[in-house]
Amino acid sequence: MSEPALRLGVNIDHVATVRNARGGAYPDPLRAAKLAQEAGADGITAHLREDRRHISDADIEGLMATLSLPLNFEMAATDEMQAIALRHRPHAVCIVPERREERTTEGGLEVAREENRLAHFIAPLREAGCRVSIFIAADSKQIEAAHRIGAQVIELHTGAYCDAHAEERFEERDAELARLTEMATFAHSLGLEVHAGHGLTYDTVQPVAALPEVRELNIGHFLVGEAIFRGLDPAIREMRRLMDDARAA
Ligand SMILES: CC(=O)[C@@H](O)[C@H](O)COP(=O)(O)O
Ligand SMILES: NCC(=O)COP(=O)(O)O
Repeated sequence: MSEPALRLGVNIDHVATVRNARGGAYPDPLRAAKLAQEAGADGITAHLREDRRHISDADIEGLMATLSLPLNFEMAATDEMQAIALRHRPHAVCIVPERREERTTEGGLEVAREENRLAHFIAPLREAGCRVSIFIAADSKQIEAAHRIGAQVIELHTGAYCDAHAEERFEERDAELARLTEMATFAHSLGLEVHAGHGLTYDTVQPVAALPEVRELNIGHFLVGEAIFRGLDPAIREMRRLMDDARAA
């Protein structure tokens, strides 16, 4: 079967957030991952935060043992996380910035200022066969740096675009979209595979899905929220439909 032009990676972090609110085992992120696969996801994304506020080490082990979809393992650039990634060797490792006190991943990784360290950090991950992705803002300096350190993929942070839409700052939203558009083209011209994600919803997904250079969208928080109202399977299928329609238009 040929690969879809635009892949959907379903992020299951916030299934774990709900589970962790009470401890115990319910709802199970692995069950969500299996359901996502049946609903048309092309991959699963999970972020093992240093503070383990949602996904746990056991979740990653379970995903690696049972999942037949590729796992996009999001992690900070720390020795602990590198060791975990090298033990599991997921399909992709996405390096993200982390600040302990943040509510969510608020910005992209500062690659340009940490080029040397990050080049050494990702080398063993690449050697282990993981595709290395860097989660960054739509900024040419960061994209060039990601390219120089040897990343194969960049994921553009769509949070600013989504926040501007949600807060009805439409001029700013359009400017953010223009930036994402220009930087997706730029990254592609360097030979990087382009992904995008963070904060995407049914209202914001289509303009990003329509960008021809974007090969994968990673979407989680909105889908888990929407699942409360319509169920996870229909919530994912609707996202898939919107993405496919935007791509076909
Ligand atoms: C890097 C990223 O964007 C994801 O990990 C996602 O936002 C879900 O996790 P958080 O809500 O913990 O940031
Ligand atoms: N890397 C972004 C991601 O995996 C999903 O982000 P969100 O949809 O949970 O905000």
